[in-house]
Order: sequence, then C-alpha cells, then structure tokens
Amino acid sequence: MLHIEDLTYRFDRDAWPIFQQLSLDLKAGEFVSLIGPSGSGKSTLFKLITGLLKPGQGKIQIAGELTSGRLGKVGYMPQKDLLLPWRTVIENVLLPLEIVKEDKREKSHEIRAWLSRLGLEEYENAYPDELSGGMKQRVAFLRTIMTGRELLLLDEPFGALDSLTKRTMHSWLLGLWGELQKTVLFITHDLEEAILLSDRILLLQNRGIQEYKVILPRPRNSESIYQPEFISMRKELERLIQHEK
Ligand SMILES: Nc1ncnc2c1ncn2[C@@H]1O[C@H](COP(=O)(O)OP(=O)(O)OP(=O)(O)O)[C@@H](O)[C@H]1O
Repeated sequence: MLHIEDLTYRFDRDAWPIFQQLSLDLKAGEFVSLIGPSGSGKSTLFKLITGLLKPGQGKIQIAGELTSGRLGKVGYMPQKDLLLPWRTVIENVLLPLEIVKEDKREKSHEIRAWLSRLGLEEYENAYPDELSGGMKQRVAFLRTIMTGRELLLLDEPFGALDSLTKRTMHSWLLGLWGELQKTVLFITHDLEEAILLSDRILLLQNRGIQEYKVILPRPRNSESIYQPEFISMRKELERLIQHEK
C-alpha cells in the first residue's frame, strides 16, 4: 500500500538532512505506529507522503503509483482536528465530498449512520465549539474516512485527550479498524497506545528506522494492556528506545 525507498529530505539546501535514504513498506490492511523523539521528523514524513512536501531524492509509491499527483491519494488527519468552526458537524464531514464534487445527498444517509455509531447522532447540527475534545476527534476521523482513501495517516489524533477519553477512543478505533480494513500509519508518543493498536511499531531516529513487531493476538481491547505479554513488550520497547538514545 505504501512503499518508500531511499528517501532523502532536507528543508534547506545547506541543512543536515532530516531523512537520509529512508525506506519503509506498509502492507494493505496493516496498522503501523511511528514513534520517535520530538523533532525526529514524523510529521515531516507525513507531509512528504501526502505530497505537501517534495522529496529531495528517493521515491514514494502509494498502491503502486509513483509520487507525482499524490495529493488527494491519502486520508490525512493532522494533530489538530482542524474542523471548520463555521460549519456544523455534518457539514464538516461532508467537506471531502464537496471538494471532489461528489453527490452529497447520496452520502448523507451513510454519514448519519456513521454519526449514530460514533455516538454523535444528536450533534449533527452542532458547531465544533459545542463538542468535547473526544467528539471533535471522532468528527475529524469520520471526515478522514469520508475521503474514501485506503491509506490513512493519523498524526497523534489522541495526543491532547485525557487518559480516560483516550481509552474509549482506543476501543472505538480498534473496532472500527477491524471493520474498515484500511491501512493506517499512526504517529504517537504514547508507547502503550502504539502497542495496543499496532501490528508493527517503527522507531524513527537519527540512524533511520528501526522496526518492532507487536506479537499480541487480536482482537485487542482496553484490558489487553494488563496482560503479562503486553507489559513485557512495553518494557522491551522502552529498553530499545533507551538503547537508541
Ligand atoms: N518548515 C520547516 N522549515 C524548517 N525546518 C522545519 C520545518 N518544519 C519542521 N522543521 C524541522 O524539522 C524537524 C522535524 O520536525 P517534525 O515536525 O517533522 O518532527 P516531529 O517528529 O513530528 O516532532 P513532534 O513529535 O514534536 O511533533 C524539526 O527539527 C523541525 O524544527
């Protein structure tokens, strides 16, 4: 679904490259988390994948297609929900369809069903200001799904939420991902979240990417974090990060 090969990128011609010959692959339907210290380039990598930034060298392919014209090929959810404050919940969710001039009436029914599943049926006509943080993220996620893209790039979507809301969002996302069969690349600073959600974890640091496979059976739920395998995996991952430092 995503193939990155020998990617090199620097912001300025004279600057040290953020990535040097970086390569990674994502299989269709995988859930992969990207972790790494602040400033290691996680968000920059997302901007390169979406096409908002152009790579210096190397290639990025999405579903076998080469880099050019990548804009609009992925569903991208940035750190902030970026809901338009003057639009209601349903108008925000309909935005991707408006952009590609799809028939909104046809999809309205589907969107209402989604809003109901996400516990937002009573908020269809509310404005973003009237929603809690968790609700805003659900609306932003639904808008990302409505792009209809197979590859979703989620940049720390739950970073600003309190731990209880975050847990609810995890259960919700695990259920949804199992059903939607999308490929997800997910940025997080939270190791527990990364282990709970992912098939693989990619640690991004100075020397490139290091991979960590999460060998935990699915389906997983919020109780999975108390399993001994989960705890030892977390310890191992922490050790790996310390070692890399
Ligand atoms: N437009 C820009 N021009 C120059 N340097 C930039 C620009 N955007 C980001 N950088 C630099 O690139 C590096 C990587 O930034 P990026 O935001 O990708 O890191 P990150 O790993 O996502 O960080 P965080 O975990 O804090 O979100 C940082 O050193 C940052 O200062």
